[in-house]
Amino acid sequence: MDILTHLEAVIAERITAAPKDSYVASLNARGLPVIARKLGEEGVEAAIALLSGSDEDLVGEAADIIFHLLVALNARGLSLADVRAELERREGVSGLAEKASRSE
Ligand SMILES: N=c1c2ncn([C@@H]3O[C@H](COP(=O)(O)OP(=O)(O)OP(=O)(O)O)[C@@H](O)[C@H]3O)c2ncn1[C@@H]1O[C@H](COP(=O)(O)O)[C@@H](O)[C@H]1O
Repeated sequence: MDILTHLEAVIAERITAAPKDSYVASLNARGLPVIARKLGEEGVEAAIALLSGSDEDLVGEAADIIFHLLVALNARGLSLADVRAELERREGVSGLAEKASRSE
């Protein structure tokens, strides 16, 4: 099992823990607005690391984004499988061609 699939399963399991014992459970207890805020903050921190942080900083922020994204997907009843299916649907379609098709 790859680490993303494993982490997704851990997140699904930790949601049932007591918020005082689990960061995942505490995020869920605080609700979608807090999960959304954390996701946004991690995105901004990753952008800052990209521009002015070390490689280690950027990798750390990327991990934070992925973790919080998995928490967000779970909170909406979605999964990595849904994201994988969307990426597979897009495979081989140039971003430039896709953009041009939207402006026609
Ligand atoms: N991968 C992660 C992971 N990445 C980041 N984080 C936490 O995400 C938080 C984000 O950092 P911040 O500094 O922005 O947060 P903060 O200001 O301390 O917290 P807030 O009060 O603002 O939410 C930190 O507390 C990190 O420890 C994670 N917490 C948990 N996991 C995984 O989730 C599993 C379950 O964790 P628990 O639910 O805590 O048992 C763990 O075993 C890990 O595998």
